Amino acid sequence: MKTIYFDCAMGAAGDMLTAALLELHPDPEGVLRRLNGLGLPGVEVSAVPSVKCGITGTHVSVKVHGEEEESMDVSHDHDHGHDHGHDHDHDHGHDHDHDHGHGHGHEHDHDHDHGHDHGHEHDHDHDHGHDHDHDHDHDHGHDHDHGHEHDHDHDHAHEHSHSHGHHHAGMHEVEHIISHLPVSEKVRGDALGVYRLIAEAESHAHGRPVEEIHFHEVGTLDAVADVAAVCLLLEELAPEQVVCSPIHVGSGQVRCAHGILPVPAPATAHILREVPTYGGSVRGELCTPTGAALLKYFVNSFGPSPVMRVEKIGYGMGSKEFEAMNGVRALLGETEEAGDSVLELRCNLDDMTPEAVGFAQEQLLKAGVLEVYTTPVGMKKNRPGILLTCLCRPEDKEKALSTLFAHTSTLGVRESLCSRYTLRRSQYTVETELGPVRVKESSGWGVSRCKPEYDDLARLAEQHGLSLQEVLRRVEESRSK
Ligand SMILES: O=C([S-])c1cc(C(=O)S)c[n+]([C@@H]2O[C@H](COP(=O)(O)O)[C@@H](O)[C@H]2O)c1
Ligand code: NI
Repeated sequence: MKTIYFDCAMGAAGDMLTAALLELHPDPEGVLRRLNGLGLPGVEVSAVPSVKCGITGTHVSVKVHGEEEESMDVSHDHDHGHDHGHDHDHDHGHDHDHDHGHGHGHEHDHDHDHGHDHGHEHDHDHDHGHDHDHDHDHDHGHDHDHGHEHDHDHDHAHEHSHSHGHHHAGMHEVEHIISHLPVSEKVRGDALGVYRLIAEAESHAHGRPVEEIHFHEVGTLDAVADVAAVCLLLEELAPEQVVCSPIHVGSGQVRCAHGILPVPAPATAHILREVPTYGGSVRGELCTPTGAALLKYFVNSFGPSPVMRVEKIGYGMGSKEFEAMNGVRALLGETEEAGDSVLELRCNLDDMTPEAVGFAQEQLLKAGVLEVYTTPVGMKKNRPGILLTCLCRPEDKEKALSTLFAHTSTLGVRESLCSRYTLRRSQYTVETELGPVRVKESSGWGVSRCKPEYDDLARLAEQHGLSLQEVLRRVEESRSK
């Protein structure tokens, strides 16, 4: 099975993942041309050779209007001049003051030309600078309370070396940008899915609904470029599975727009719940929210490198220097097609009511079995009975057995160990005129197919008073656009 393995012994950031995948791609120059042709205003993506600990790799630089952003670890040894003027005064409470109190004492004309005209008439006439002709006249209706006249003209002409140019954007703006990218439906869906993870994490960390979240660094165009780049590269490299090592997240503190936060940053920590991570002894932010969201979205399993015949290796270097090589290593190769094993537990029942059998099935599913079903059988003394079959993982056997004995009348259970071969499953989201719909993809063993998620179709059918069939028809229609 075509596999990409990410070695995240020094964490992961969007640019590191992009660079590692770029090294695996047969035509990195072509990918860079496509990335620079996405129409992200002011964004320039380039790849430069980088040597860390004597190892050569690639560093991807994403510049937005000539500026590159990086995370700033707090060093306790020399935490003085390091402020980089990063303490923006904006208030995440989302009434969007935009006072951009950089505290630099310099006067610049803010002209966020990545889009919304902060000229403050507030009909938000989005001009994303896309070349393709989408005529989106966006009325955000945000009730911004600017109370000031100045024309935010962020053209980054200000010579201040610390002019970070933080573009604050909400999920709505980011969705808008992504959904107009000239890429495939899958790449757009993936990029939106990755951003949703970031938005949910921000929402959780700041205790605000997703719609009220204004991205800080993660919302800027460099993060959009990183996310789009990784989605595009993974589409073109087309691995059948992505496996990743436990993630080294780093330790200490990182300086953010709103102050000093612990490492991993709250958004990163939220995204990486239930993913194997460790803090290690390196002081610094090794895994960023964007890196975390990309891994969470694309990785099928975490653990050691599987048995694989490696064909290509990519080193994606970060910008910070540590004693260890600060890079993500990506291995591309073929793993052996290995099936897994499941247990089949069976018993024949001839003295239970249908209600009691139904209840037993529910209890078995709650106990974590993979599947449970009944088959009519003719039993001794001409009694019609049922064969109850339950599939479970070998490690769940004890629980399944005790549930079977507790909730059925059986006196004995038969067990067989079965080899099982499965298709790899993944999911992406498609935006349709009716609302978002998740699409399940399954692939492997030479097949690849996809199917809209029934629950989403049913929800939209109810919401819009349509038949399931009509919703499906419209979803298929927007997928083929
Ligand atoms: O400014 C704020 S509030 C902030 C919050 C958080 C949270 O986790 S909440 C994180 N950050 C930092 O921003 C950069 C973003 O890096 P990306 O590469 O993902 O764009 C990173 O250093 C985060 O720790 C800021
Ligand atoms: Ni902010």
